[in-house]
Amino acid sequence: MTTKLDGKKLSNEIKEELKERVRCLQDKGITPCLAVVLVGDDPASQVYIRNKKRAAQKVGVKTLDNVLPASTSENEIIDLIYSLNNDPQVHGILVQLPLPQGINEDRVIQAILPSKDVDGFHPQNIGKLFMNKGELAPCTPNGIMHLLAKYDIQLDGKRVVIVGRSKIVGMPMIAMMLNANATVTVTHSHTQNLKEITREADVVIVAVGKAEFLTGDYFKPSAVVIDVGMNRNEAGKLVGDVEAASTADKVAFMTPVPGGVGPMTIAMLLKQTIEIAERSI
Ligand SMILES: Nc1nc2c(c(=O)[nH]1)N[C@@H](CN(C=O)c1ccc(C(=O)N[C@@H](CCC(=O)O)C(=O)O)cc1)CN2
Ligand SMILES: [Mg+2]
Repeated sequence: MTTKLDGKKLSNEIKEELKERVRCLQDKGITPCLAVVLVGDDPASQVYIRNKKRAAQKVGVKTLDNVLPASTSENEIIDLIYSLNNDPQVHGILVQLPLPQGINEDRVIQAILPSKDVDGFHPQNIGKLFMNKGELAPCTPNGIMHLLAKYDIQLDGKRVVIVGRSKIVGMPMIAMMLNANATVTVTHSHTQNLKEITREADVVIVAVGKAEFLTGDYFKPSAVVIDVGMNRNEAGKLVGDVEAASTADKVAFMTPVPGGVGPMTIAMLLKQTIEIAERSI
Protein backbone atom coordinates (compact mmCIF):
# COMPACT_ATOMS: atom_id res chain seq x y z
CA MET A 1 0.00 0.00 0.00
CA THR A 2 1.28 3.44 -0.94
CA THR A 3 0.80 6.35 1.47
CA LYS A 4 -0.24 9.55 -0.29
CA LEU A 5 1.88 12.56 0.72
CA ASP A 6 -0.99 15.01 0.88
CA GLY A 7 0.42 18.45 0.11
CA LYS A 8 -3.00 20.01 -0.24
CA LYS A 9 -3.97 19.02 3.30
CA LEU A 10 -0.65 20.08 4.84
CA SER A 11 -0.66 23.39 2.95
CA ASN A 12 -4.13 24.13 4.37
CA GLU A 13 -2.90 23.38 7.90
CA ILE A 14 0.11 25.68 7.38
CA LYS A 15 -2.13 28.46 6.03
CA GLU A 16 -4.32 28.21 9.13
CA GLU A 17 -1.23 28.71 11.34
CA LEU A 18 -0.11 31.61 9.14
CA LYS A 19 -3.46 33.38 9.64
CA GLU A 20 -2.71 33.52 13.36
CA ARG A 21 0.76 34.93 12.74
CA VAL A 22 -0.72 37.61 10.47
CA ARG A 23 -3.18 38.54 13.26
CA CYS A 24 -0.22 39.02 15.64
CA LEU A 25 1.54 41.24 13.11
CA GLN A 26 -1.60 43.28 12.53
CA ASP A 27 -1.89 43.85 16.29
CA LYS A 28 1.51 45.54 15.96
CA GLY A 29 0.32 47.63 12.99
CA ILE A 30 2.09 45.54 10.32
CA THR A 31 0.39 44.04 7.28
CA PRO A 32 2.67 41.56 5.49
CA CYS A 33 2.93 42.59 1.86
CA LEU A 34 4.06 40.63 -1.18
CA ALA A 35 4.89 42.48 -4.42
CA VAL A 36 4.21 40.32 -7.44
CA VAL A 37 5.98 40.96 -10.76
CA LEU A 38 4.51 39.26 -13.82
CA VAL A 39 5.99 40.07 -17.23
CA GLY A 40 4.28 38.94 -20.43
CA ASP A 41 1.26 36.76 -21.02
CA ASP A 42 2.34 33.17 -20.34
CA PRO A 43 -0.99 31.47 -19.51
CA ALA A 44 0.48 29.08 -16.89
CA SER A 45 2.19 31.98 -15.09
CA GLN A 46 -1.09 33.89 -15.04
CA VAL A 47 -2.78 30.90 -13.34
CA TYR A 48 0.02 30.55 -10.76
CA ILE A 49 -0.08 34.26 -9.95
CA ARG A 50 -3.86 34.12 -9.55
CA ASN A 51 -3.51 31.13 -7.20
CA LYS A 52 -0.78 32.85 -5.18
CA LYS A 53 -2.87 36.02 -4.83
CA ARG A 54 -5.94 34.05 -3.78
CA ALA A 55 -3.96 32.12 -1.15
CA ALA A 56 -2.34 35.36 0.10
CA GLN A 57 -5.74 36.99 0.50
CA LYS A 58 -6.99 33.99 2.52
CA VAL A 59 -4.20 34.29 5.08
CA GLY A 60 -4.23 38.10 5.19
CA VAL A 61 -1.09 38.83 3.17
CA LYS A 62 -1.54 41.93 1.03
CA THR A 63 -0.36 41.65 -2.60
CA LEU A 64 0.82 44.47 -4.85
CA ASP A 65 0.35 43.71 -8.54
CA ASN A 66 2.97 44.67 -11.10
CA VAL A 67 1.83 43.29 -14.44
CA LEU A 68 4.04 44.35 -17.34
CA PRO A 69 3.76 43.69 -21.09
CA ALA A 70 6.14 41.22 -22.77
CA SER A 71 7.74 44.19 -24.56
CA THR A 72 9.10 45.61 -21.25
CA SER A 73 12.89 45.97 -21.32
CA GLU A 74 15.22 44.28 -18.84
CA ASN A 75 16.25 47.68 -17.43
CA GLU A 76 12.61 48.70 -16.91
CA ILE A 77 11.99 45.49 -14.93
CA ILE A 78 15.12 46.12 -12.87
CA ASP A 79 14.09 49.74 -12.19
CA LEU A 80 10.73 48.47 -10.92
CA ILE A 81 12.54 46.02 -8.63
CA TYR A 82 14.74 48.83 -7.26
CA SER A 83 11.64 50.85 -6.40
CA LEU A 84 10.09 47.81 -4.64
CA ASN A 85 13.39 47.25 -2.77
CA ASN A 86 13.08 50.80 -1.43
CA ASP A 87 9.36 50.62 -0.59
CA PRO A 88 9.10 50.09 3.20
CA GLN A 89 5.58 48.62 2.95
CA VAL A 90 6.86 45.76 0.71
CA HIS A 91 8.22 42.74 2.62
CA GLY A 92 8.62 40.20 -0.19
CA ILE A 93 9.29 40.55 -3.93
CA LEU A 94 8.33 37.72 -6.27
CA VAL A 95 9.26 37.69 -9.96
CA GLN A 96 7.24 34.99 -11.68
CA LEU A 97 9.37 32.73 -13.89
CA PRO A 98 9.91 32.17 -16.73
CA LEU A 99 10.52 35.72 -17.95
CA PRO A 100 9.94 36.44 -21.66
CA GLN A 101 12.70 35.45 -24.10
CA GLY A 102 15.51 37.96 -24.34
CA ILE A 103 15.32 38.99 -20.67
CA ASN A 104 18.31 37.91 -18.59
CA GLU A 105 16.64 36.14 -15.65
CA ASP A 106 19.84 36.11 -13.57
CA ARG A 107 20.26 39.91 -13.83
CA VAL A 108 16.65 40.47 -12.81
CA ILE A 109 16.85 38.10 -9.82
CA GLN A 110 20.12 39.69 -8.70
CA ALA A 111 18.41 43.09 -8.58
CA ILE A 112 16.12 41.91 -5.76
CA LEU A 113 17.26 42.92 -2.28
CA PRO A 114 18.33 39.56 -0.74
CA SER A 115 16.30 40.27 2.43
CA LYS A 116 13.10 40.65 0.31
CA ASP A 117 13.87 37.69 -1.98
CA VAL A 118 10.88 35.61 -0.93
CA ASP A 119 11.56 32.97 -3.62
CA GLY A 120 15.10 32.42 -2.32
CA PHE A 121 16.62 32.57 -5.82
CA HIS A 122 19.18 35.38 -5.23
CA PRO A 123 22.77 34.02 -5.37
CA GLN A 124 23.38 35.35 -1.84
CA ASN A 125 20.47 33.30 -0.49
CA ILE A 126 21.45 30.22 -2.52
CA GLY A 127 25.02 30.57 -1.19
CA LYS A 128 23.80 30.79 2.40
CA LEU A 129 21.60 27.73 1.82
CA PHE A 130 24.65 25.73 0.69
CA MET A 131 26.44 26.85 3.86
CA ASN A 132 23.46 25.66 5.93
CA LYS A 133 22.85 29.24 7.05
CA GLY A 134 19.85 29.94 4.84
CA GLU A 135 16.98 32.24 5.81
CA LEU A 136 15.03 32.45 2.54
CA ALA A 137 14.89 29.21 0.57
CA PRO A 138 13.35 28.33 -2.81
CA CYS A 139 9.71 27.49 -2.13
CA THR A 140 9.30 24.17 -3.96
CA PRO A 141 12.22 22.31 -2.33
CA ASN A 142 11.37 23.97 0.99
CA GLY A 143 7.81 22.66 0.63
CA ILE A 144 9.14 19.17 -0.11
CA MET A 145 11.22 19.23 3.11
CA HIS A 146 8.14 20.24 5.12
CA LEU A 147 6.06 17.47 3.51
CA LEU A 148 8.71 14.81 4.27
CA ALA A 149 8.95 16.02 7.88
CA LYS A 150 5.16 15.92 8.31
CA TYR A 151 5.14 12.22 7.37
CA ASP A 152 8.17 11.49 9.63
CA ILE A 153 10.32 10.44 6.69
CA GLN A 154 13.89 10.24 7.95
CA LEU A 155 16.64 11.61 5.69
CA ASP A 156 19.76 11.24 7.84
CA GLY A 157 22.02 8.69 6.12
CA LYS A 158 19.42 7.89 3.45
CA ARG A 159 20.14 7.72 -0.26
CA VAL A 160 18.36 10.58 -2.01
CA VAL A 161 18.36 10.81 -5.80
CA ILE A 162 17.33 14.10 -7.42
CA VAL A 163 16.31 13.83 -11.06
CA GLY A 164 16.81 17.26 -12.68
CA ARG A 165 19.14 20.15 -11.82
CA SER A 166 17.00 23.26 -12.35
CA LYS A 167 17.65 26.47 -10.46
CA ILE A 168 14.11 26.38 -9.03
CA VAL A 169 14.08 22.79 -7.73
CA GLY A 170 16.97 20.36 -8.33
CA MET A 171 19.91 22.59 -7.44
CA PRO A 172 18.59 24.04 -4.13
CA MET A 173 17.23 20.56 -3.25
CA ILE A 174 20.86 19.31 -3.23
CA ALA A 175 21.73 21.79 -0.46
CA MET A 176 18.64 21.02 1.63
CA MET A 177 19.20 17.27 1.42
CA LEU A 178 22.91 17.64 2.30
CA ASN A 179 21.91 19.84 5.25
CA ALA A 180 19.62 16.98 6.35
CA ASN A 181 22.62 14.59 6.22
CA ALA A 182 21.30 12.58 3.28
CA THR A 183 23.64 10.96 0.76
CA VAL A 184 22.75 12.91 -2.37
CA THR A 185 23.01 11.97 -6.04
CA VAL A 186 21.93 14.40 -8.76
CA THR A 187 21.02 13.08 -12.17
CA HIS A 188 20.21 15.03 -15.34
CA SER A 189 19.86 14.77 -19.10
CA HIS A 190 23.45 13.51 -19.52
CA THR A 191 23.13 10.78 -16.88
CA GLN A 192 23.61 7.23 -18.10
CA ASN A 193 21.77 4.20 -16.68
CA LEU A 194 19.29 6.37 -14.74
CA LYS A 195 17.17 3.40 -13.71
CA GLU A 196 20.13 1.70 -11.98
CA ILE A 197 20.62 4.86 -9.91
CA THR A 198 16.99 5.54 -8.97
CA ARG A 199 16.36 1.90 -8.04
CA GLU A 200 18.96 2.21 -5.27
CA ALA A 201 17.34 5.33 -3.80
CA ASP A 202 15.36 5.61 -0.56
CA VAL A 203 13.93 8.94 -1.72
CA VAL A 204 13.58 10.05 -5.36
CA ILE A 205 12.72 13.66 -6.25
CA VAL A 206 11.70 14.03 -9.86
CA ALA A 207 11.71 17.48 -11.48
CA VAL A 208 12.42 17.14 -15.18
CA GLY A 209 9.31 18.64 -16.80
CA LYS A 210 8.59 15.59 -18.98
CA ALA A 211 5.19 13.93 -18.74
CA GLU A 212 5.29 10.48 -17.09
CA PHE A 213 9.05 10.25 -17.71
CA LEU A 214 9.70 7.67 -14.97
CA THR A 215 7.63 4.49 -14.63
CA GLY A 216 7.14 2.21 -11.62
CA ASP A 217 10.14 0.03 -12.48
CA TYR A 218 12.48 2.97 -11.66
CA PHE A 219 11.78 2.61 -7.92
CA LYS A 220 12.31 0.02 -5.19
CA PRO A 221 9.20 -0.95 -3.20
CA SER A 222 10.26 0.96 -0.05
CA ALA A 223 10.93 4.18 -2.02
CA VAL A 224 9.52 7.62 -1.26
CA VAL A 225 8.64 9.28 -4.59
CA ILE A 226 8.28 13.05 -4.84
CA ASP A 227 6.86 14.17 -8.17
CA VAL A 228 7.41 17.86 -8.88
CA GLY A 229 6.23 17.65 -12.49
CA MET A 230 3.12 19.29 -13.87
CA ASN A 231 2.48 18.52 -17.50
CA ARG A 232 -0.55 18.20 -19.74
CA ASN A 233 -0.70 14.82 -21.47
CA GLU A 234 -2.19 14.30 -24.96
CA ALA A 235 -5.69 14.09 -23.47
CA GLY A 236 -5.16 17.46 -21.75
CA LYS A 237 -5.01 15.87 -18.29
CA LEU A 238 -2.58 17.22 -15.68
CA VAL A 239 0.11 14.57 -15.08
CA GLY A 240 3.43 14.48 -13.23
CA ASP A 241 6.93 13.48 -14.31
CA VAL A 242 6.20 10.03 -12.82
CA GLU A 243 3.66 7.66 -14.34
CA ALA A 244 1.12 7.33 -11.53
CA ALA A 245 -0.60 4.20 -12.93
CA SER A 246 2.55 2.06 -12.79
CA THR A 247 3.99 3.61 -9.60
CA ALA A 248 1.11 4.13 -7.17
CA ASP A 249 0.59 0.95 -5.10
CA LYS A 250 4.17 -0.10 -5.83
CA VAL A 251 6.18 2.32 -3.67
CA ALA A 252 5.90 3.23 0.04
CA PHE A 253 5.07 6.96 -0.27
CA MET A 254 4.18 9.16 -3.21
CA THR A 255 2.96 12.70 -3.89
CA PRO A 256 -0.13 13.07 -6.08
CA VAL A 257 -0.30 15.46 -9.05
CA PRO A 258 -2.16 17.73 -8.52
CA GLY A 259 -2.35 18.13 -4.73
CA GLY A 260 1.21 17.19 -3.79
CA VAL A 261 4.15 19.53 -4.20
CA GLY A 262 2.35 22.44 -5.93
CA PRO A 263 0.22 23.63 -2.99
CA MET A 264 3.25 23.39 -0.70
CA THR A 265 5.14 25.83 -2.95
CA ILE A 266 2.47 28.47 -2.39
CA ALA A 267 2.29 27.82 1.38
CA MET A 268 6.08 28.33 1.64
CA LEU A 269 5.88 31.59 -0.32
CA LEU A 270 3.36 32.98 2.17
CA LYS A 271 5.29 31.62 5.15
CA GLN A 272 8.46 33.36 4.02
CA THR A 273 6.65 36.65 3.32
CA ILE A 274 5.32 36.57 6.89
CA GLU A 275 8.75 35.68 8.29
CA ILE A 276 10.27 38.73 6.56
CA ALA A 277 7.52 40.90 8.06
CA GLU A 278 8.16 39.39 11.51
CA ARG A 279 11.88 40.22 11.19
CA SER A 280 10.95 43.88 10.58
CA ILE A 281 9.56 44.27 14.12
N1 LIG B 1 9.06 32.90 -9.14
C1 LIG B 1 8.72 31.61 -9.26
N2 LIG B 1 8.40 31.14 -10.48
C2 LIG B 1 8.08 29.81 -10.60
C3 LIG B 1 8.03 28.97 -9.46
C4 LIG B 1 8.37 29.52 -8.20
O1 LIG B 1 8.38 28.83 -7.15
N3 LIG B 1 8.70 30.85 -8.14
N4 LIG B 1 7.58 27.65 -9.58
C5 LIG B 1 6.90 27.25 -10.80
C6 LIG B 1 5.42 27.53 -10.84
N5 LIG B 1 4.72 27.68 -9.55
C7 LIG B 1 4.90 28.81 -8.85
O2 LIG B 1 5.26 29.84 -9.31
C8 LIG B 1 3.68 26.78 -9.15
C9 LIG B 1 3.22 25.80 -9.95
C10 LIG B 1 2.14 24.99 -9.56
C11 LIG B 1 1.53 25.15 -8.33
C12 LIG B 1 0.34 24.34 -7.91
O3 LIG B 1 -0.24 24.59 -6.89
N6 LIG B 1 -0.07 23.34 -8.68
C13 LIG B 1 -1.26 22.57 -8.41
C14 LIG B 1 -1.98 22.29 -9.72
C15 LIG B 1 -2.42 23.54 -10.41
C16 LIG B 1 -3.21 23.26 -11.69
O4 LIG B 1 -4.24 22.60 -11.61
O5 LIG B 1 -2.77 23.71 -12.77
C17 LIG B 1 -0.90 21.25 -7.75
O6 LIG B 1 0.22 20.75 -7.95
O7 LIG B 1 -1.77 20.73 -7.05
C18 LIG B 1 2.00 26.13 -7.52
C19 LIG B 1 3.05 26.94 -7.90
C20 LIG B 1 7.51 27.93 -12.01
N7 LIG B 1 7.71 29.32 -11.80
MG1 LIG C 1 1.32 18.66 -6.94
